[in-house]
Amino acid sequence: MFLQICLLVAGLRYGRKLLDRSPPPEPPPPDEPAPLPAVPARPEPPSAAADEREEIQRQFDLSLVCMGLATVTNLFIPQLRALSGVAVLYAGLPIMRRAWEMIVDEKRVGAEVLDTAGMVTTVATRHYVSSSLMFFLYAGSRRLRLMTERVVQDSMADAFRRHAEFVWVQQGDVEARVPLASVRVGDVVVVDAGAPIPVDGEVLRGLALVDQHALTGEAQPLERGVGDRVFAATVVCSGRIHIRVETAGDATVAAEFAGMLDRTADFTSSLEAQGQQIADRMALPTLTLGAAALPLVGPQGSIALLNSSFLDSMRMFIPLSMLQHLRSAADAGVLIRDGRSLQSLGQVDTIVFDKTGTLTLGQLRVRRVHPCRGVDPDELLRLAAAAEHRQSHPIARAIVDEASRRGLELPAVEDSTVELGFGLCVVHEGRPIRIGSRRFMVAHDVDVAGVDVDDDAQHLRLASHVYVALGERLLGVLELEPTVRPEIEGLLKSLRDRGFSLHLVSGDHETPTAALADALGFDHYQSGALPADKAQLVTELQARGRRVCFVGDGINDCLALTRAAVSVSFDGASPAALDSAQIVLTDLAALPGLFALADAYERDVRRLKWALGVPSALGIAGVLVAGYGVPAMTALYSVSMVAGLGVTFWPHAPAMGNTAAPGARVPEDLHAIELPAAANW
Ligand SMILES: Nc1ncnc2c1ncn2[C@@H]1O[C@H](COP(=O)(O)OP(=O)(O)OP(=O)(O)O)[C@@H](O)[C@H]1O
Ligand SMILES: [Zn+2]
Repeated sequence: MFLQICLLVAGLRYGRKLLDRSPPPEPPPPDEPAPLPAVPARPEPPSAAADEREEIQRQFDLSLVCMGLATVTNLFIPQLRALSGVAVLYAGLPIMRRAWEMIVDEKRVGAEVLDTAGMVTTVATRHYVSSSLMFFLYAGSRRLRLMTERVVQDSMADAFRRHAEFVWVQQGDVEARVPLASVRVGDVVVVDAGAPIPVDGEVLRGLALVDQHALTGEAQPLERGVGDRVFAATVVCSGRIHIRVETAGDATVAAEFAGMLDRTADFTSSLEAQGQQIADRMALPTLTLGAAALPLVGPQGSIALLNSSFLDSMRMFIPLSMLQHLRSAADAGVLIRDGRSLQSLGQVDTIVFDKTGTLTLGQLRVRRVHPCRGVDPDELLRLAAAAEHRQSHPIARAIVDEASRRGLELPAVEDSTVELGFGLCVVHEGRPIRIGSRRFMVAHDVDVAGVDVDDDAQHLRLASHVYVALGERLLGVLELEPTVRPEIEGLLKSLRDRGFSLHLVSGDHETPTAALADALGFDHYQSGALPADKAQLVTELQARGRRVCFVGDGINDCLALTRAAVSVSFDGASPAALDSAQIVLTDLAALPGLFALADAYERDVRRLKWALGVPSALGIAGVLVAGYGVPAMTALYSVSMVAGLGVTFWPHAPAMGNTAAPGARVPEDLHAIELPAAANW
């Protein structure tokens, strides 16, 4: 007797300690840097998530106590068996409270009402081990979700680092390219026309037209000069500015990463809500079944039926499964900024590809220089390269490379202005040099009437032509030869086999665009598309009920990327496109893998329904025809949980594979990028 009292007191004290426990202070994991200073612009994360984590942990601790009590009392002190029943009821108080709210305030019967009925009747009929075990499995699977979130978060941090951004920083007389995260308050960042502004700060030198539509929705670019403030996530359309950094680069990186986790956490909660709906829908029928079957199967059978709704566990398993798939993606180096896009991928039926830099390698080659009469070809290239120096457009890179291959010295130029989708203009010795498309020339009264560089030879039809003019005089035309990405044909074939409708859209001229569309077997193409036209194409397709995924690399793709249901970019794309895309791949070849992953998620959700539904149905049938009681139902519940965990965690053949090039690793210095501990998960 004395022993029993001691146990009772000890049990209660331990239980009390668990309840009184203040939220466990979260020690930063040893290998993780301390959290970064909060970023003022970012709203505080909702504390609901933290409360929920605490509640899940508390419930799990209590479920362990229940299991312990049930085991010990059953084996050694059967007189005290009721203790574990009391503990279960105590631990289940929040569920009962929620059930009460549902009935009294919301006037409906949801999952918690059924949970309460099952729990109370099971304890009342002295099935202490069963009730403890069921509660333990329920609380344990919720706890597992918390643990999985942590693991996924680490994988996402790695993927995030892999796609780290670089910026130009003024160091003495030179400009150096450094990771954004290493930028400190007070550093001077240099941003050229066509590049996104990576930090918040004040303009020290230069004048620029800044497109702020991502931030303010303002369509017209604004002029920003010395003394003005500029903000991250806006784009320099023309000019070149030196910015004194006011918000450290690591804070910007931290804010983006935290935002990414927030969105994913929000999303998994919405998935939980989806599972909750399934559970809610099952509640009333199950209660009715339990009550109606009472005369037929007796109280034992009826209580077993009250506990037969295993599909309730979808609440835990759907988010868990999504997290597992997000983790597969992250482990393959794929950065998914918002978990929602993995689900949207499953509904995509149309993929729109950009041409230059996406279907073709970012590296074009200058194949021929066609100077106008009296112009030296090297001089033409020299001026063009001087203008393109520091542009990230594939055309620009090709021209600069060719100039450096020929060992040409580049003259100084000023005042670059990028006209998206047309070309750019710089000033050289007081006169404008324009370089861009034929219509760019026409728009500035350059005479191109006599020039006809289009050629019908198949290999030439793919070539793009760029016009160069000094003032209103055409200097010549550069012929750029693209290399179609070697993996593109296989990739398009596998996408076509999956039934996607494939579109090609490009800002380039008709001939090369049509030739490539033809060579690669696209059904639809559009050439000469300005950035707004690309976005318009996406809008039109979506208005026709299509679910569109846009794949692009350029600053001219940003609008379309933000408009599409799913947007994909990849390493090597322009920083602005990388900023806009929801998903960033290490390699475009991983695109089919991404769809496979989305399919795998949907398949797992279907499998989960079977894994939980079949034992549930067996249990109900067993009660009705074979006289099953609560213990048999508990055993089947355990089976369903194991099956659910199996579906979720069984290592499938990896849908994504590892898309990083063999031996490719995250460079060491990128590991130095500090990410915040995700306190809001
Ligand atoms: N930096 C640049 N230098 C020279 N010409 C340019 C530049 N940017 C754009 N152009 C001209 O404007 C046209 C459209 O450019 P845009 O960037 O919209 O599309 P693109 O790169 O040719 O093709 P895609 O849309 O397939 O990527 C180009 O074909 C080129 O003629
Ligand atoms: Zn492009």
